[in-house]
Amino acid sequence: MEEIDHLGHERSKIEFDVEAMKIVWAGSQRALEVSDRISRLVASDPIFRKDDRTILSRKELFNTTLRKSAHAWKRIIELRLTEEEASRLRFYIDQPAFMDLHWGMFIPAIKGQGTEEQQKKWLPLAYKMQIIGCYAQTELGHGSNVQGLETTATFDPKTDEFILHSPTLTSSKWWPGGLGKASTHALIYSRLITDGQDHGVHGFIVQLRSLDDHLPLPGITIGDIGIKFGNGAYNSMDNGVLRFDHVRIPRDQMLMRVSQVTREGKYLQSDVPRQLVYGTMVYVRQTIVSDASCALSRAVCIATRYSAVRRQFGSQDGGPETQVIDYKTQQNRLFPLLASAYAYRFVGEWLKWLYTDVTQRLQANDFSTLPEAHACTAGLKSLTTSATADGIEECRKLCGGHGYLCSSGLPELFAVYIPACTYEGDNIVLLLQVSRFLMKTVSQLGSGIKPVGTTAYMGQVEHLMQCHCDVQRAEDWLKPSVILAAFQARAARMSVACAQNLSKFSSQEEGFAELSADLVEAAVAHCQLIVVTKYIEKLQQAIPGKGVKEQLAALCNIYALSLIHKHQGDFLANGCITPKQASLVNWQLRSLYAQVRPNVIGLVDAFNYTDHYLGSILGRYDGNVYPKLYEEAWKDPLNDSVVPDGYHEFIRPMLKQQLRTARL
Ligand SMILES: CCCCCCCC/C=C\CCCCC/C=C/C(=O)SCCNC(=O)CCNC(=O)[C@H](O)C(C)(C)COP(=O)(O)OP(=O)(O)OC[C@H]1O[C@@H](n2cnc3c(N)ncnc32)[C@H](O)[C@@H]1OP(=O)(O)O
Ligand SMILES: Cc1cc2nc3c(=O)[nH]c(=O)nc-3n(C[C@H](O)[C@H](O)[C@H](O)COP(=O)(O)OP(=O)(O)OC[C@H]3O[C@@H](n4cnc5c(N)ncnc54)[C@H](O)[C@@H]3O)c2cc1C
Repeated sequence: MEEIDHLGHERSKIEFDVEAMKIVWAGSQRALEVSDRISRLVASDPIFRKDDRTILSRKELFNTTLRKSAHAWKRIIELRLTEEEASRLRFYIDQPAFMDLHWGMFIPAIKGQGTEEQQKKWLPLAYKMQIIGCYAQTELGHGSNVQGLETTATFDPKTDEFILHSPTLTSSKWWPGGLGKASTHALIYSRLITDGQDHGVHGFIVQLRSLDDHLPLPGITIGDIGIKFGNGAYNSMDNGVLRFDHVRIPRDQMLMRVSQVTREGKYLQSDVPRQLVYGTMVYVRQTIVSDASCALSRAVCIATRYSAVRRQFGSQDGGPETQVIDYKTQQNRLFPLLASAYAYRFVGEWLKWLYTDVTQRLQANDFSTLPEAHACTAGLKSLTTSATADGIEECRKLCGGHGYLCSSGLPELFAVYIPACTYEGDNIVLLLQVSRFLMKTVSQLGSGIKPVGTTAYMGQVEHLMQCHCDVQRAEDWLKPSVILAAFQARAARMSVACAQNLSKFSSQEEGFAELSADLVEAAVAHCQLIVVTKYIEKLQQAIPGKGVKEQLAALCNIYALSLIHKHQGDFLANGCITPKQASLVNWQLRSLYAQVRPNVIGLVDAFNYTDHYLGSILGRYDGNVYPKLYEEAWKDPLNDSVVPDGYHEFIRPMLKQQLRTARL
């Protein structure tokens, strides 16, 4: 049967080169080719099916994780996939798995914190999957406060070993992904004790399970922590609990790049800053920003396609009703999310560059940019994951009732995504780290230390504290210099206000505690400025393809102006803009929405997602929503029989009972 493109009319209106936009989204022609090939490979392999995931029991679901992971590994070997292709393969399989932690945290931690010798010993085993590793930092009693971890690693000079021990219930490792059932090894973060002295938290490679029969090694108690939020979703992951009862490991299994323990038990600190023990978190936070653009774009793609298919009200003379995407309220909710997806893509690209740069500097013993890398990764991780979690939920609502069906793909996407606001650092805790960095920057302004990088704007603080926005007509809001000036003035004024208020407290600590809500808002303003700045910088590059740059510029303006609208309290209260200028923002936004409206289907097609990856009937490429929704309903196990299983036991007696009562 010929396939009909129900969105064909929409596609015929697109004014820009979608293929060229696909390259911009993917990052390069080659990246697009890899993504395209691998996503199709996954979509065409029945082992990677996922349409039944929300109705599987936990055991069945975990079994599919094992089967998919083993099959993925087999395909990686058979097809001799590169590291990049293998990582794309895991991405498109789209099921949280122990493999994510093995490749995403265990290996990077050994690379970042292990000596050359340790890397030589452990990395080949890990690369060949001869061991499976996880990242075990968090404990039942402590997650955010890493310095408060309780697990101990006590050096025994007699045997040249560390003794790993969980002294209390709250010291039980709790949450690490892959720990519960799959991992053979873990990177354990624990307090290092030598000669009775506590040197704080360090990383240790510890074998947990036998490589022969997978049983826990002596002294180790280990299991899964239980079912998590939502059907399917993150329940494919075996987040685990682990306790040590005086477990011995050789001394050379402490990761010793940052500090060492000698054969005699002497503790030595190298020139490398202690914070490098936290380096894996910086790496992962950076990847989470790009992941946010993927999750948000996925939800936006579903909501946009469905909004073009769905019609309500407005039928004239028996003609079709209005497409819901043409309602201004729908556009006002949806288009800023579309713009955010692109904005996070570009800031994610930049953050990847920043991370690569800081890593190269660290290798050359230049630690000067580490604080900024920490602040940027922490802040942007927090900003983008919070907005993405909210955005996915908004997309569900944009799809009306059908968005609540699992077959829309949105409930599972939401459930799998929301822990991103918590893992790799609770979002508020991370914003407080950013505000510390900002307060330090402000306090150094008078001392001749010139702020650089993302805080360079603070160098013009005197100007930013008193400048006026010169918007007079709505179109003035389209000037990048005007947008940047408004965001810089807002961020600078909020930070300076916090710094001034902090100085009123007798101690910095008391001030930080009292003003933490304001500090978090100042950190958000700074992070939004980074996203806007990096988007504007992206637009200054050559971007080939008919109409591509124009669409990206329109989205950049939508991103920035919708933020000014949403946070107009900040902009007005700090005198960065006037009420009249705030209202001109709305005028300009409406005109931008009209400009992108004919192109929105093209803008989501540019994500190049397969129907398999989207996992949504509402977001199907061909827009053939209703017949497929109808078909899908009949697949529900409840519809296996016409009369439900419990009819004779429960429904029938009740009906008969009611009959008797009625006769009475
Ligand atoms: C539908 C299906 C779809 C499938 C999709 C698949 C989805 C799967 C995707 C991804 C999988 C993700 C898996 C998630 C795995 C999660 C793992 C984890 O969560 S691991 C645990 C993470 N834990 C944390 O993040 C803890 C947070 N806490 C901290 O980071 C720190 O403790 C702290 C909050 C920073 C506080 O630390 P400390 O008490 O030491 O701090 P301070 O005194 O404030 O700081 C001291 C100085 O150190 C600087 N600092 C702090 N951290 C860092 C750092 N990381 N790097 C550099 N410098 C740092 C800080 O700035 C201070 O500096 P100064 O002010 O003294 O100069
Ligand atoms: C799905 C998932 C996967 C995970 N995977 C791993 C893993 O692989 N490995 C691993 O080691 N860990 C993992 N974790 C643990 C995760 O890193 C922690 O849960 C996270 O760091 C938050 O710490 P917490 O749970 O202690 O939260 P808490 O710090 O207890 O937070 C509770 C509340 O207190 C607030 N709060 C805490 N401190 C402050 C403060 N100083 N000021 C103001 N408010 C504060 C927070 O904002 C939050 O609202 C995972 C967690 C989840 C949910």
